[in-house]
Amino acid sequence: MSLPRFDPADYPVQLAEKVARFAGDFAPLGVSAPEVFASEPLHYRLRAEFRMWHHGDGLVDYAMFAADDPKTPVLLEDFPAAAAPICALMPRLRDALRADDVLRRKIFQVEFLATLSGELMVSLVYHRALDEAWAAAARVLAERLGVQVIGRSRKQKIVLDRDWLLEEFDVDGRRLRYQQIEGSFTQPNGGVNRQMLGWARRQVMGVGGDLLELYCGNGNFTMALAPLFEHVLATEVSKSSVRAAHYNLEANGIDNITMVRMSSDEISDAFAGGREYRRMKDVDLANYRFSTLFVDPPRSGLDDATVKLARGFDRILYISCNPVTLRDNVAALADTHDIAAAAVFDQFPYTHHLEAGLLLTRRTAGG
Ligand SMILES: C[S@@+](CC[C@H](N)C(=O)[O-])C[C@H]1O[C@@H](n2cnc3c(N)ncnc32)[C@H](O)[C@@H]1O
Repeated sequence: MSLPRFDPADYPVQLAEKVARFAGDFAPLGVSAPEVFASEPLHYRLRAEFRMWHHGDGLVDYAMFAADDPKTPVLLEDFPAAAAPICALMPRLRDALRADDVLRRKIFQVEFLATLSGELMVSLVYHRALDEAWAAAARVLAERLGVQVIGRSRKQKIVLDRDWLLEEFDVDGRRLRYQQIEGSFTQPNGGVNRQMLGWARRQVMGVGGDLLELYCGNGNFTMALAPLFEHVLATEVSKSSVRAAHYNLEANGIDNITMVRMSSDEISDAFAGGREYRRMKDVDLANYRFSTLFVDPPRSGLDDATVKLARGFDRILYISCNPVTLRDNVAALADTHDIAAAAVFDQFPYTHHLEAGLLLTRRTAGG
């Protein structure tokens, strides 16, 4: 398998093939025609990372590796999948690295993070300890490029100014704000993410009651969905994401969300009346009137305990980046829940990956 080719002329056919595969896989579970949300065909990725390839004589280049040939670098002049500000920054950063021994020495990888709001961050990853000389050179670089610069090496992270960006965009006429912390999960395709948020809101419009959300990350969906519910209990395992989510509650002026750092199996255990969790000491589950469960798990999907938890909800809104685990989880719920709506979101054009959304509703007696 070689690296993907980014030719917008190929895009509609590639997307149609992926959608057809998804529709075929989910037809036995009752999906006929999912709603399809396409990506921009170029410049859609807000995150990109590259190896830095050293040729000697001070020459470094961006490199990627094909999955079937992980030893041969493919040197890149540009990367048209990346957001336009990343594309504009790439040659300027490479030239700056070529021109500066301190910044270039033992640099191993470069990671870019951009936002729709126009902020940019670059993480420079090294195979050596970073010292004051590096920090001084990196400060000059950050000033010159007008971006946040982070230095990382083994057990070391140097933050010159801040290690987060502020994303801002509108969904359904409301301005949403998100702190995005370096190294934490953020949705890669900003345009498609906005479409996912709009679709998710439409599925629960007018439902009311309370929402339980698992795998909430920095609150990407939480901030968009919260005004549609009375109370939201949102959970996530990553410390930095929970920190960002707390920041985002304030930044969005939302006061009906309770955030708890819990893994999915811990929250499933708490719902099942298992052990007492100190992190839940301010949360009385009996006070909630949950109408809806929202989940957006990693590729591994829902574990058995979480599927069991899900079974207790009338409405399950499931966003998935892996149709294989999605299908397994939905099949496991098929005796109690039907698929009421389906959508695919092409977060990853020119790859076989596809993000999907399903609304599952509990089958009524005799239904
Ligand atoms: C696909 S991301 C979705 C995040 C968020 N919904 C968003 O849209 O940005 C999955 C999230 O699940 C979290 N996660 C992974 N394993 C988990 C677990 N066992 N329990 C709870 N959260 C977990 C990750 O830290 C990550 O933030």
